[in-house]
Amino acid sequence: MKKEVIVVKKLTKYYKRKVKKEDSFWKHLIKRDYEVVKALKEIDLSISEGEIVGYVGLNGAGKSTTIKLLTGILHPDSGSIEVFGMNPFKHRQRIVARIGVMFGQRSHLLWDLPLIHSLDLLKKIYNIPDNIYQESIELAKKYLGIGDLLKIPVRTMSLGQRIRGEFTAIMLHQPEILFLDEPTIGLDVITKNEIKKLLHYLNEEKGCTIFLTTHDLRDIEKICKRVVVLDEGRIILDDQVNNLLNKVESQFLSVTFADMRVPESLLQFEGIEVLSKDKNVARIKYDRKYYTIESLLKKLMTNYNIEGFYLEQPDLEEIILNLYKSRRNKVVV
Ligand SMILES: Nc1ncnc2c1ncn2[C@@H]1O[C@H](COP(=O)(O)OP(=O)(O)OP(=O)(O)O)[C@@H](O)[C@H]1O
Repeated sequence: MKKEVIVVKKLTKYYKRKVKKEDSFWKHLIKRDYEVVKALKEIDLSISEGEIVGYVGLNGAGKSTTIKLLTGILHPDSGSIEVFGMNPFKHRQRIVARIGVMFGQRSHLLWDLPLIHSLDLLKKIYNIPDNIYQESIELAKKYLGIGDLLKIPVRTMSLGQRIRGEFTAIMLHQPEILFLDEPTIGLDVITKNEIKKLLHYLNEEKGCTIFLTTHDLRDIEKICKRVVVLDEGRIILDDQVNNLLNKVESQFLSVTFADMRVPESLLQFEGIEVLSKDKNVARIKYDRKYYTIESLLKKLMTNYNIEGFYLEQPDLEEIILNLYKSRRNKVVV
């Protein structure tokens, strides 16, 4: 069994936040009060070496707070955290040497200087051996195309170029865990794809464990094997992405009939709902309690002359959206 690199038990974090008192107009101006924000409520989480975990939640769910606690930036109010068996708040220096952290808005780079200066400086700060440093730069050139960016001042880079630089900076020492807070926000599809390939390389070839947050569930599907969903400070789902996709009860299929129109008798089939008809094409929702895709196609082909079909893949976004809806019993948009 793989060893656990992150173990979190009953982790709770409160923030105290100033609010204006509402007693009277004048008190508005002069008096302040505090409210307590329960950002994380007794969460349990363990992550094994080599996992790629997507950490998902609506705005304010507590994702960044979790990363700040796991990387020793914040101290928990109660519960325990172990990263490599150590308390990250007490042993921050030792842990920092073995992890890479990326927060969307914060930069590891010197704004006015060419990228290579920041990388050289980080090499000195973290005492990165020459061979590791060179290998990392080569990897960043290969996967992120940073060759042309090394001599450019960071201040003049586009968002995508800067994020390539940030990725290079956090992987220079070849960390054992990467914590990435919304690493793909605002990036185009090509840059996202490069990052996905780099992350898979680091995971598969270097055994790097990856913990990332994102609002883009397509990123999770492409990059992560496991997804953990946080809602209002509590973990409401923790499963392998494949398991979730396989558990979906309804699947969607578009069928093209050889005849010029969709047969009326299709509506009589149990376990099938015809969602739309357009000439000889029907979009069908079928219940997986009744059919596998094979049994459904067999039934359709026995009864009709089928010209073609297209199976729509279940989508993680819909699964998670339904989960939020069922928790709140109202539509979440
Ligand atoms: N420094 C702070 N002081 C007070 N409250 C805070 C502070 N930081 C975060 N919070 C509150 O804690 C809760 C969790 O915030 P957090 O930033 O962890 O959420 P998030 O899931 O990362 O959100 P987003 O997706 O919007 O980045 C929110 O209600 C937020 O307002």
